[in-house]
Amino acid sequence: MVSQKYLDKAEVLIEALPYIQRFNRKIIVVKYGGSAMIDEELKKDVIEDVVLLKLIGFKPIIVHGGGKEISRWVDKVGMDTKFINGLRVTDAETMELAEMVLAKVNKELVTKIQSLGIKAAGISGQDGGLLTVKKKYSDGKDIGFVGDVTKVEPKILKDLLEKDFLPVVFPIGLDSEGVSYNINADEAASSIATALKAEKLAYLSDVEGVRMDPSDPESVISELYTNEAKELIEKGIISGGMLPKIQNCIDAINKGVSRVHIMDGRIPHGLLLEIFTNKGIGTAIIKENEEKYWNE
Ligand SMILES: Nc1ncnc2c1ncn2[C@@H]1O[C@H](COP(=O)(O)OP(=O)(O)O)[C@@H](O)[C@H]1O
Ligand SMILES: CC(=O)N[C@@H](CCC(=O)OP(=O)(O)O)C(=O)O
Repeated sequence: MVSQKYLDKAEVLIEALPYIQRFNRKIIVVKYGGSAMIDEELKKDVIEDVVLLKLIGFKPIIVHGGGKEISRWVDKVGMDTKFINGLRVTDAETMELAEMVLAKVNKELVTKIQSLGIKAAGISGQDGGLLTVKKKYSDGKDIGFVGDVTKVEPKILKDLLEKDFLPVVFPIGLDSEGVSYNINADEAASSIATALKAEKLAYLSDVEGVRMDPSDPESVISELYTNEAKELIEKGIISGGMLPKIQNCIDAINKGVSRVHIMDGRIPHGLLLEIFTNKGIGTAIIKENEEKYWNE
């Protein structure tokens, strides 16, 4: 007699079948940031999840941040960290540090992915002209070498996917003069997902999703129309690091990415739960003309 434990396992695999069919050969952009980048156990989980997605025939692309790690180094060398509207004020010295830290994080990720037996390639937005930027101002304020993505040249990513590599991208881009700029990783992920017409864009964050009450974890909204998200911004309910995230979610949805989710990167194997369950976890940002399934 086969034990129930094994039958349950078979059941789980069969339940995954429609999702495997839906995402087969489809591009899934995963924005990797927050605690899931710091905690070694969570890091391992995320990497295993993405490797699994790759091995069953999806085309994942990781776009990662490293904001906390950059801040740690900025602090270590005795400089000050300053954010305006969720964006790092980036002077020349900070830019140099950001570039070094993100490149280091990138290669560590590539090494870890490859230790699980698949090929990964780490690149920045500078490689192959992937991300062209112009200097960004925040509410008219000069915030230094912070770039606004103006053009995406996705050929390098398409080539890597075609050759079966898992691309791992860090958010530095070049302006038309060849000067390097720091890009918010949420914006880099959204621009890339849009240019590649990704089937899904999933943001791994340090919060359960978008909260109706920023101080109440129980107030997470399962589905949020883009116009409702704009209202929450106007009312000041969405602020800080959530601000660029939501603005980029709205942008990606409006420009044709099918599904955009903000989810809790602190949940072990949360990415698999998000992709292989109907309801998913966290907050789905949806088009105004789509029907909501889960909210009352
Ligand atoms: N309405 C809201 N719902 C959830 N988080 C919010 C909201 N408003 C502001 N935030 C803040 O945004 C943060 C998420 O952004 P951030 O820390 O930049 O994420 P990441 O590092 O994953 O990119 C949350 O931890 C929270 O402090
Ligand atoms: C302009 C800007 O703010 N750039 C970000 C890039 C890294 C990032 O976005 O990292 P997380 O996703 O981990 O926050 C920064 O310097 O922190």
